[in-house]
Amino acid sequence: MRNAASPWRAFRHDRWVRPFFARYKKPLAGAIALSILAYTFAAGLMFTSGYLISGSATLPASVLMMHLALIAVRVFGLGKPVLQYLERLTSHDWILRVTSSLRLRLYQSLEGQAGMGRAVRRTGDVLGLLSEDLSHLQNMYLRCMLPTVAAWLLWLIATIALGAFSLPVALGMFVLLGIQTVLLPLVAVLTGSARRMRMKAMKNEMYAELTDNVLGVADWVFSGRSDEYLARHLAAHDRLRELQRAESRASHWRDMAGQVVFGLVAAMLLMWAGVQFGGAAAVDVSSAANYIAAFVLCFFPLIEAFAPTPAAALDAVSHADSIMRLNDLPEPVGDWGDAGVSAVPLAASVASSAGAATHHSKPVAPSARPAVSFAEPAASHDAARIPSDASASCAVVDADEAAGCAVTDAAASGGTADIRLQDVSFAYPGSDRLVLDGLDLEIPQGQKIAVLGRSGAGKSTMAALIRGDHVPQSGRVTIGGADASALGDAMPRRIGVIQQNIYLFNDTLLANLRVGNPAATEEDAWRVLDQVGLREMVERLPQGLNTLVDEAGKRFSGGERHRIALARVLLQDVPIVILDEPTVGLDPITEHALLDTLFKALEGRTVIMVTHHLQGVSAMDRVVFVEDGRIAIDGSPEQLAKANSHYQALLAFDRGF
Ligand SMILES: Nc1ncnc2c1ncn2[C@@H]1O[C@H](COP(=O)(O)OP(=O)(O)OP(=O)(O)O)[C@@H](O)[C@H]1O
Repeated sequence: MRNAASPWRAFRHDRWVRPFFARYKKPLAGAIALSILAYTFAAGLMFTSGYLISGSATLPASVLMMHLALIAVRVFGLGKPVLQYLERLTSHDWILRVTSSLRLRLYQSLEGQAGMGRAVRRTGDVLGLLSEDLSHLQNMYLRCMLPTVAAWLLWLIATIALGAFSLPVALGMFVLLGIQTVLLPLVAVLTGSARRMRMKAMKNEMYAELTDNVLGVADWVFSGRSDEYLARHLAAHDRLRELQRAESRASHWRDMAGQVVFGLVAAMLLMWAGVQFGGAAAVDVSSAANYIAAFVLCFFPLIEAFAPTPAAALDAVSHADSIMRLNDLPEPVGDWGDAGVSAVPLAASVASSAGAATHHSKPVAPSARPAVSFAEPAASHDAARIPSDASASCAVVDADEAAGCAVTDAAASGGTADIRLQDVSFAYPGSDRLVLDGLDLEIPQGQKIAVLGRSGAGKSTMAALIRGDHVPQSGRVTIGGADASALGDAMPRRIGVIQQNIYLFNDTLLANLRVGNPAATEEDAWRVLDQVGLREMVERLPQGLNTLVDEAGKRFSGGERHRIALARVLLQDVPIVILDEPTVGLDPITEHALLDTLFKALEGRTVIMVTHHLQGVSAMDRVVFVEDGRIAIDGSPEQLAKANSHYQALLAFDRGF
């Protein structure tokens, strides 16, 4: 668990939220000014109402004597809600923009860790980031900053205003309100921040544990330990509730201390106004006495401004921790900053951010396009269309990127998608162990190659390097002469991947097929479904292509999901396809049928199949073994079957001898 974060330290090093405060200086200042004005109108309303009530009670000779007070009541009465509405509008408008941009930024940061390089964050962590950090950050402004700044300014204004009538009373109010706006917040932070941080850490742990256990629920049940899990979860829940109870007890004490302060201020005002405007002190007793109620009543609306300051200070500590957690994330992919904080309308901001990610990707950047185009396929077809030729792909790239695009696509449009790994060495960040150590491999365009090796030998790592998800520490990985890691968003037009675990989104089957190519028509979809042998199955579905795929595609069998993934890749229309253990978990007959379909459908393309066993390998042009970070064995399946004892032994194992 992180130590209680200091808001000051968090803000000083913040790269996430601070830029928005700088960018939105004017709306921020405007919202604070509107808030002060709204409170002033509320106080003015009570002041004039107090005067009017007292004045009316003395039965003036004519109602015209109350004329000015009546007008003031109307002005303040109408002005207060209008100002409050404007303040809410201004503050919520920009904070919702900020939250939306922050979500986009979080997605882009996580995107940089995805791909074949494997995500490094757990689902629960991401859930925690989204729900505990991002969503609550909007409260940092709405519940911490705005109320605190407004309360301090009002404290100053009220003191100065009262000082015009009586210095000692103004001083008394300054001290009393100082207890509420400075002392109590300080006490709240000193006594409550450790507890608040513990609560937050516990919630995040519970998110992580819950998602972990939901994903692994079957294993808990099969091992007969579901009760144990439930008991553990309930115990954690009870500990959290205990902390929540302690927090609410502390909050009650703070509220009570605040009420005492407000009571003292009101009593002091009453006594002072009584002496000042009532009795013998007043020159004109009948009209001066009207100010007693006016002065006392006008303080009450201000309580609303001062009351939240202790809680706001405590909340600021949690928000500081959120800011630090967000700042611990890797830099997001793409130049999100301008798109994220620009004052353009929200939809345009999202669209331009997606565009920005497309244009400014860094080496380890898979495209941001699928997430956006998946949600809105029709709107993004043109921008996201996967061009059939390389020159068209540059049409969507802006001037800044034109040069880079020209380089990468020139290499690719040379008609070759040859892959070359030259003396490649790679170690994962934070590890000294070289997973690949001086590996050399050339894969000519159109070749079908099986990559074998022991578990952990580095097969998937090699595939990730080819896809440009990692950059080698030394050596080069090129596709058609261009560095794989520099292809960035052009990569999805070069390489398609079919992974072990196929993920299907909770959308229609058609939308799932279009993930790699939002511009694909229904005819295209039927054509590829035909190729992968799924046409009949889809025709039997209640709404055909528009049938909703249940969560994670559970309505489809493993083999069907793999065929859907193959159909996606066929729609993506790429020259190179990586199959990362594509038949794991399938029975031998389904596996055989799937591989048969795969090879037929991928005829003419480069196929790199990372696999553990030899099923389907005989259909490949070439087999390589990765061992000790290099290619240890290399040859055609026929050659190896004849001459390589290791391969022969594997064949024998595979056949069950
Ligand atoms: N993200 C990562 N961070 C650190 N180490 C990693 C990471 N991914 C893989 N490794 C390590 O790199 C080595 C090679 O892993 P890789 O997944 O490439 O092997 P593999 O041959 O594909 O294994 P398998 O057949 O079991 O999938 C392993 O020792 C693994 O623990």
